Amino acid sequence: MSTLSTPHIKPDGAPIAESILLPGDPLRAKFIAETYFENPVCFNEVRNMLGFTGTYRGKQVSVMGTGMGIPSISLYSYELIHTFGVKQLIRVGSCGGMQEGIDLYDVVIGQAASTDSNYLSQFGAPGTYAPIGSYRLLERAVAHAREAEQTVHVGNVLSSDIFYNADESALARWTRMGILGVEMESAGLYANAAAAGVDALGIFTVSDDLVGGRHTTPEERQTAFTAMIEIALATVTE
Ligand SMILES: O=P(O)(O)O[C@H]1O[C@H](CO)[C@@H](O)[C@H]1O
Ligand SMILES: O=c1cc[nH]c(=O)[nH]1
Repeated sequence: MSTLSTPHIKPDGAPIAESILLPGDPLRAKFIAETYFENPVCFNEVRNMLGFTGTYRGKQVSVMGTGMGIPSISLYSYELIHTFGVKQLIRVGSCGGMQEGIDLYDVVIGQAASTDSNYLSQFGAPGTYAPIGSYRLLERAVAHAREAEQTVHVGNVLSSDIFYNADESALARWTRMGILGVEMESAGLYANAAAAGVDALGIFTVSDDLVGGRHTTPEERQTAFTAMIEIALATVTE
């Protein structure tokens, strides 16, 4: 039995798979494990950041909450990669749609993740590093979305440190640059994965239409994102 643990993940011998889904909300992680996994076991309860491992279509897979924001997903993804050997990480999150023609419940895939965060500066690239998703995972995810006849938008997302922005014109300037949607984690995940040489991707369900001013409810955010979850599970277990 493995006794590996970190300050934030204490599996007490429960397995963690090489492939993991990462929702922001730990209750979404519980929902995914209970709805889709065969024989799920809980591998983390530290700070209630629930993590589970089970099988999906015969392959071992894990799911764990990450909390909100780049600092939170970055520490969990770092520990998952560097201590527990995780090699494929797919964030399954909600996002705000930022372009005309992007509807509530559409799926957005983050080909790249722009950011207003300072997280990337630690890597010391002598210029502006562009965090991108794994092409290997992206290609598979797009194919699974098309197979499911799910409306999918692929492109640049914004991983913002700021949910309530004092500068009300900030999002409009990102929209002008073609950003499809705003969320709060993927740039940190992509940079950690790139630095470690592993695969990461962000797949999102549009929970807020920031162009038309329409929103989903908290209950829907927790459970109604099944198309995104099924695309992510098919992608990591292919
Ligand atoms: O639904 P999750 O995965 O938490 O993602 C989005 O929702 C949270 C903000 O409400 C941020 O974490 C943002 O990235
Ligand atoms: O970060 C987020 C996530 C969902 N909806 C938003 O408007 N922002």
